[in-house]
Amino acid sequence: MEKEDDVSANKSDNQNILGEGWCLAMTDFSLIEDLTHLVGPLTEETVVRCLQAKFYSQRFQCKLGPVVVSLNNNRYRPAARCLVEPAQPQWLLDGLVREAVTQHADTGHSQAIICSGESGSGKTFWAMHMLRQLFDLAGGGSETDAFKHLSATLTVLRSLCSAATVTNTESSRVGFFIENFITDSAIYRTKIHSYLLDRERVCSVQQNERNYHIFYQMLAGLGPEEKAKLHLTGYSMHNLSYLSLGNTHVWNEMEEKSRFDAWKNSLGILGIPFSDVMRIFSAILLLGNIEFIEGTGLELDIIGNNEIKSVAALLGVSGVALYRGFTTRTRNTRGQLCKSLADVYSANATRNALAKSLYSRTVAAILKRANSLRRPNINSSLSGSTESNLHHVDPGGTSFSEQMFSRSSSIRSGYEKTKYDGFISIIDMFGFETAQKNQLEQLCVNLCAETIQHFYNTYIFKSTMQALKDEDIQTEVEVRYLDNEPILELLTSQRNGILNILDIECAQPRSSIEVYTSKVKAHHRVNNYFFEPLPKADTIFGIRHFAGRVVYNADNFLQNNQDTLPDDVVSVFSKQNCNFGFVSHLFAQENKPVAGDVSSGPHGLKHRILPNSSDFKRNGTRGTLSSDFQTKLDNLLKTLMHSKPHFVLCLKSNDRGEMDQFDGDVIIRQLRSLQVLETVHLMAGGIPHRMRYKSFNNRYKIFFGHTKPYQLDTQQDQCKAILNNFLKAMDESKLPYVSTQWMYGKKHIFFSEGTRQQLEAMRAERINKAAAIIQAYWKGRLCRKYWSRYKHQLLSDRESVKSSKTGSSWKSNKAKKVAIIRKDENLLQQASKYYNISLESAPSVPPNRLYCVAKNIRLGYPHHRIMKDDYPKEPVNGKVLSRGEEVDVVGPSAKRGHLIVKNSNIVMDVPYHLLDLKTIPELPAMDI
Ligand SMILES: Nc1ncnc2c1ncn2[C@@H]1O[C@H](COP(=O)(O)OP(=O)(O)OP(=O)(O)O)[C@@H](O)[C@H]1O
Repeated sequence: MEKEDDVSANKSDNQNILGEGWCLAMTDFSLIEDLTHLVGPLTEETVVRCLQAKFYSQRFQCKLGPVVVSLNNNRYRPAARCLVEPAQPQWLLDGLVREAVTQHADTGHSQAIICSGESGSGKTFWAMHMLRQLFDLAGGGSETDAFKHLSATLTVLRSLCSAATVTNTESSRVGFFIENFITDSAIYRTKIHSYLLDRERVCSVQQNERNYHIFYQMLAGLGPEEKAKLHLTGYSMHNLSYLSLGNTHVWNEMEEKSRFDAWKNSLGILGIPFSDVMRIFSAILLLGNIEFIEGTGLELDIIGNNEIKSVAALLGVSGVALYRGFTTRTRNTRGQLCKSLADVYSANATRNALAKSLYSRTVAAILKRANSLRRPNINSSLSGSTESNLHHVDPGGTSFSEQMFSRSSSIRSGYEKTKYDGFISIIDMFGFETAQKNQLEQLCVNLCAETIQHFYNTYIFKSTMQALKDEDIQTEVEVRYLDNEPILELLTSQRNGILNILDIECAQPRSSIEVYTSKVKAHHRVNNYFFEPLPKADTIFGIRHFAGRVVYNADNFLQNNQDTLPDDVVSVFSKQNCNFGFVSHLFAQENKPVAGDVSSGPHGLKHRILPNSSDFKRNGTRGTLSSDFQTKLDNLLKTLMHSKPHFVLCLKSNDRGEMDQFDGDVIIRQLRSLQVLETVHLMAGGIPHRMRYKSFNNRYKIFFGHTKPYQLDTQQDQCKAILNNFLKAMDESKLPYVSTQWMYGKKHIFFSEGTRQQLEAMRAERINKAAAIIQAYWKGRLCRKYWSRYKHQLLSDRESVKSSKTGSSWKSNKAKKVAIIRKDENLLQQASKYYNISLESAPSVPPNRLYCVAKNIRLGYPHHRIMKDDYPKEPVNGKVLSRGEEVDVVGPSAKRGHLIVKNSNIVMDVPYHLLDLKTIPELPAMDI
């Protein structure tokens, strides 16, 4: 944790950088809620200053029209906990979630909340926050079983799928698309789709990075007996090869242990046997300590004999069978199976492949289990774990879809519309990153970041500009943004995209990485977004991504893309050979007996480390890691395209992950890559929004006023009438003035961000007013309806009070009330104790007050007053108190509304309204 002094020192450094007038600017800027409201020239510097001012005044979010920009202050807090712990209200993000729920309810369109930003910018953190909000609004809150189930799932996944990287100690190594199915404005099911678990990390961690959190948590959290059962006694992260390669600096052990306990509890909530999962993970850790080396004879020798025995015992197979699985290769040559011995490289590669496969299949099985606990009652035919076919709404209009799919080279077919449209999804995908050694996984991660950015660019800029052009509308502000489509082409083009060449090379029987990289370089040497870093090396190339340059090392590209697990090792885990059900289940598909073939051994096939459901349908042809990932991304895009997107742009405040440090250069870099300034320009001065006339008229029909829509010929006329009335209403409204601008197109009405904000604000105002009127009318109606009954009751109550307190009806009423009260014994006991009243006897009558109050003055007795009139009219004992006479008031009378007056030895009760006060100062008085 940072000390406050450091923070203030940093602040003052920044003050110096910004120069004079900083304090003034700070206060002004920090109060700006929307970057489109910035005054003066809209420059990068203004935006950075504004964000900085907001950052130091603890306001970490601001709007950018409909987009939310969020700053990460890096106060360490594992993201999964946001779901468990009550979240601090974040009104902008909470508003965004509310907006998504309302829009879904209003229009029936599916909604997608997309978090984008670099690795470490807080995407997962805010995604979890918004998920919780969504459940508070539409899921029955955090006490529901559904929420607890989801929270348990995410706690389990957090440990399994996050790891420390150079940029983020809590980096998600898998992308999540969290789909919340909604019906009648309520979530009835949540499904989590995962994208590309970085499986390479399981067996090769880079220096300064760490393996998946769960391994460290296990070592900290397991007791000595549990460790003994799992064959882990004496092992630590320093002597387990899969962990010792990376950063072995011991973290907070107590924290690791408590996260492990939480993880274990969550696994229990999902009904997944803890011991089974631990057996697999222990086996993975021990696999790393097995090494095959050249033997003296024909067979390979092993370093780590004990470990291979332990692994075999943990996985429920025989040690010999496991050894054979690693060191034998079966080939199928024209129907003939022939066996050979594997070389050292291949045996060690198979060991790693098994570790990766066990890990990724276990995670997939846990996710499948978590998702299957609640089945949808809709006819959803999601194929595999990630594809959604809920695409029938197209809020952006066809041009947007066409533009997204103009990159048709990478888009696969198979999209069908369904009638169902109800979900609100939260998307927390990979952020742009660069590691010390960038491999295929990093390329896929950056491809994902490029795709999400391309979606943003297309939705915010490209489709709007195209629509304006199509409808012949000229605008004053033309925004230039950086289109990253050429980078996507470079990576995914089906003609000669880098990943496509890789797939072709992987399909060759004799391929080599040198051939692959030489082909890539030959095709793309002249591409602006491709470069060869110096000093040149065969297997190294670089790409200028939208967020920065990344140098890739292609050494393992072929092997990792092939994603192969030989069936010699897979068949070891067939039901016949393996007595550990969980593991044999993980390989059940591959070990299914083939029709007509009774032998249970290997068939010379190459399986996938983590198969895709379509792999089993393809009959022989296998997908690759990158082609699977592209297919999943395409399917995600299809789903997004048919949803209404809401964007959260996440910015990290510095590259070091330090708390409360604002680094202007880092912010500028992110503003550029996320096209923030361009968005500010568009939102502040352009016409970024469009709606079809019919949808517009439908949404804003509240402004029709007295105009009758059916009297107007076309939808455009109706729209004009609405906007005329809106203009008039704006003049009368008390809302702050906002400049508005709109243009009529052929099919769409185009309008500025100011117009959108004003239309929405006034629509909300009118709806609230209308709701108040309806409520008032309804309450009035209810009162009128029941008035005769109430009146009767009130009158009878009044009568019963008037009649003597000893009267029988009052007594019976009182008895009834007491009987009702007595029914609630507890309440009675509590109340009597509180007021110190005996339940057995009647309470004592309070004594008469020894003062009276007149004109806000407390007056004691006796005091003097003046008669206002003669009293009584008829003399009593020959005496009448005359008007203007001064009398002594000696106390309150027992007669209601009277005071006791004494004058010349006559005492009588006089109504107090006949007694006027003498001058007050003479009287003994005090303020009350
Ligand atoms: N608003 C915030 N307040 C406090 N801490 C935050 C906030 N946002 C993020 N963090 C912390 O910053 C770190 C990085 O956040 P997070 O993991 O959400 O980033 P990310 O963008 O999802 O990164 P990646 O793409 O690598 O998964 C985490 O430790 C998280 O707890």
